[in-house]
Amino acid sequence: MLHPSLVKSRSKHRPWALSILIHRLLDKSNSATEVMVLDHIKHAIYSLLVFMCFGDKMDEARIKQITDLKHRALLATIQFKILNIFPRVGKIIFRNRWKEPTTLRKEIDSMFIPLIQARVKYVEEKAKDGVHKKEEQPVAYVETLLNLELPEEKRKLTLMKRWLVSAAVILEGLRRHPPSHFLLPHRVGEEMELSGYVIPKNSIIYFMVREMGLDPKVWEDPMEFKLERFLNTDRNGEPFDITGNREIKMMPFGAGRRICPAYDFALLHLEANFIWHFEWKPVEGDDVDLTEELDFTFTMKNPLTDCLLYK
Ligand code: HEM
Repeated sequence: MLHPSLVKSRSKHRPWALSILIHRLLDKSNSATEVMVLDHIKHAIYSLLVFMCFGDKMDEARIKQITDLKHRALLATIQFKILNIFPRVGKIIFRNRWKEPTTLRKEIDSMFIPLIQARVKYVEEKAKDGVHKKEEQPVAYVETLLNLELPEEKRKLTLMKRWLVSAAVILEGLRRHPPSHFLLPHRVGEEMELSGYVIPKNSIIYFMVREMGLDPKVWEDPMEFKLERFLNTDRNGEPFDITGNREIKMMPFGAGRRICPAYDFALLHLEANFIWHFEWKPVEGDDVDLTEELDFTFTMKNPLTDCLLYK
């Protein structure tokens, strides 16, 4: 609940209302009701994301369950790092620790798969009856994934494959044409040796993001646009790890503790905008030119404006 003084202030549009609130939160001797601003913001963001993904407004308890689960999953990517060391042997040595990510994975599946299935049912019923008994809902992100078709096999995807293709398109684009060819400059904290070279303390390092994505020692036919690179899961059944926690093959968002804090949001946004809203078709007689040009980031020299059809 918001404190009455804040509600009053907000209704009069007084901009200093938030600073008063923060002041009160910090001043423990003050008797004002404490408001956990972060919790409210987190709840609002998750409500929005869940609505975008599944098209349905969910009650507060369900949103909280999803928030908690996602939070645990995010923390787990750090906690379970040790399991990436010699995974085959590690599966035997850390047998008990392996149970945790497996259980978490099951919890995630049992949370999200029913939501996906509910959406499938909603879409099917709507197609059959014209309108649905439930309140009309906007197109959800899940639907755009369900509608994808493997071009060569001419078949719709299974739940797992649908999700992978949409990830694969974006990842291959980021490998071939990362918006930033370098990370932000990083300073070396301690003198160190790397591949026989001494890197003095305080050196400024530039990571060559573009070259990493095109390295023929790492990528077969690096100049080719191939979704297959990202369609398969690794030997642990995991999809490609863009954070570089398990292995660094490319780093369009950086890696480690200075990784782009919005990488997850950016990927979701890219998928939603590119796959959800637009149908990509080349215009007859107009060759798609992939030449890059430096703007704020690297962009297409000749943008695709004419090739876009709004869905
Ligand atoms: C495709 C989209 C994006 C790409 C490829 C990208 C890539 C990057 C890269 C390469 C870095 C530097 C990492 C490093 O030097 O180690 C970075 C940092 C950062 N990005 Fe992004 N980014 C994207 C979208 C966004 C968005 C949408 C936001 C904000 C909403 C954002 C916020 C930031 C911030 C605040 C940092 C600085 C982090 C720090 O210095 O600790 N990025 N991003």
